[in-house]
Amino acid sequence: MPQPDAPPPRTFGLPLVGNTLGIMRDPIDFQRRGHRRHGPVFSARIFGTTLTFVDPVGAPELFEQVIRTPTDQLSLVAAYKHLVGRILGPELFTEIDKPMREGLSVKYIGKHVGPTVAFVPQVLARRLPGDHGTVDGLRMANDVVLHVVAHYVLGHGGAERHADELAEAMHVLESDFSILGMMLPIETASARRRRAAFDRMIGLIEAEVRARRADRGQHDDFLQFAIDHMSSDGAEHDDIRWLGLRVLGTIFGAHTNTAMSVASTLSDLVEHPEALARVRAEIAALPADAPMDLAAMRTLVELHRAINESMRLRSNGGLWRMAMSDIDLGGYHLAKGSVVGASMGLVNLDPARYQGSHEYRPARFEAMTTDNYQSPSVGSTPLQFGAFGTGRNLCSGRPLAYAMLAAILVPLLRDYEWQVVRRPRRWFTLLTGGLSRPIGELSLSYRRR
Ligand code: HEM
Repeated sequence: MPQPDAPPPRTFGLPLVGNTLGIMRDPIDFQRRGHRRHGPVFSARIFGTTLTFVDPVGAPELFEQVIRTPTDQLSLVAAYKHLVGRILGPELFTEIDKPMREGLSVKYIGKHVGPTVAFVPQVLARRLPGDHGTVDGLRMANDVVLHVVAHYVLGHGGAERHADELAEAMHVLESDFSILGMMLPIETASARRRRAAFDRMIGLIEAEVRARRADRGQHDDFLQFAIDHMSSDGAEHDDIRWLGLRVLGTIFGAHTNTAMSVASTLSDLVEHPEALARVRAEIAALPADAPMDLAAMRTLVELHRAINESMRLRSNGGLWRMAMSDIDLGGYHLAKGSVVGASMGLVNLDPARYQGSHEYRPARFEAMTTDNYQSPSVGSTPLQFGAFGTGRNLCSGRPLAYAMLAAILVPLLRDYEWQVVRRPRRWFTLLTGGLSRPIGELSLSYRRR
C-alpha cells in the first residue's frame, strides 16, 4: 500500500540521462516492465523531466481518471508545450474550443471536403510524374498530405500559393530534431533552422489571413470559418497573430499523423497482396464518375479496415497531461507540474484485445464491434483502440483524418501499381500522441495502371 502523500515509485535510472535510453529503445516495453515491477503507477526520468506512467490495461479506472479529469486540473496543452514546445514552438499548442470542434465536425466537413477530394489526383500527378518511377514514401506522404490539408484549410488559391513552401518548412519542423534537442536547454543549429521554418510558416499564414480579411469576395472554406468564428477580440495585430496560430495549429495537427497513416497503410497493403486485392475490388465497384463524398467513402469497408490495422500497429505514442495543481492518483501524490500519461501501445498491441497482436490482419475488425469507420470504439471503458486517443481530448480531427486518408489512398491504389524497394530500418515510436515514423529510407516504386 502506498503511504499517504508518497510520490509514485520511481524506476532506477542513470545519473543525468535517467531512463532516456530505455524509453527511447522501446517505450511500450519500458512501460509494461515498469508496471510489472512497480504496479499501476510509477515514475521514470528523461533527462530533467519526470514522467509518471499509468497502466491503461491493468488499471483502466486510473487511466480513465487521467484522461477524463477537466483541463484546468490535467492539461494536454501544458503537457505538449513542456514535452515538444522546444522543438515545435510552444505557441502552436492552444486549447480546442467550440468553434474549432464545429469546424472539424462531420457536418462541416461533409459540406466542404468535396473540392479538396477533387484536388487530390492533381497533387498526385505532380508528385508521381510519367509512367513509372521511384519515390521516398515518407517524403511523398508528407508532401501530399500537406497539400491536401492546405487546400482544405486555406482554400484552392491559398494551397496553390503556399503549399510548396509550407511543405518544405514543415519538413524541417517535423524531421530535423533529436531527443537531445527536445529535452536539453541548448541552442542547436537544428533548433535555429526549426525556428526559421516556424517563422516562415506563420508569416505566410498571417499574410493569408490579412489578405482574406481585406477581400470582399464570398468564401466558404475553413479559413473563412476561422476568421468568422475564432477571432480573439484583441487589437488588429494581436488578432491576426491569434488567427494565424489557430490556422497553423490546425494545419500542423492535421498533418503529421495523417501523413504517417498514408505511408504505413500504403506500404503495408503493398506488402500484403491479398488485403490489397480486396481493397482494390471494392474501389473498382464504386459507381463510375460518382463524386467521392463522405457517403461513398464509408462504403469502403476493406480500406478502412486496412487503415485501422496499420494505425493499430503504429499508433503507439503516449497521451500526456500536466498536473495544474497537486493531485491524487491511485493513492499516490502527484505534485503540480507532474507529467502523467500512458503509451497507446499497451492498448493497441495488447494480446487480450488483439490476438496475434503484432501480425497484420485487417480482417480482424470484421469479427469485432466497430463504428462507421470500421474501428473498435474509441470511447469505451476499458479502451479498445488508442489511435485517436480517448476521453476529453479525443482527436477532434478524426472525421477529417478518415476523409483525407480515403481521398488520398483511393487514387494511389486505383491508379498506380506499387512495390516496396527499401524498407525503413525501424518504425520509431514517438513519446507523444500518434503514429511512429519510419527511420531510414522507405523507398517505393510506382507504375501507372
Ligand atoms: C490519422 C490521423 C490522426 C491521428 C492518428 C490523430 C491522433 C490524435 C491523438 C492520439 C490525439 C490525442 C492526443 C492526446 O490525448 O494526448 C489527437 C488529438 C487531436 N487531434 Fe488528431 N490525429 C489525426 C488527425 C487529425 C486531424 C486531421 C486533425 C485536424 C485538425 C486533428 C486534430 C486534433 C486536435 C485538435 C486534437 C486535440 C483534441 C482536444 O484536445 O480536444 N487530428 N489526435
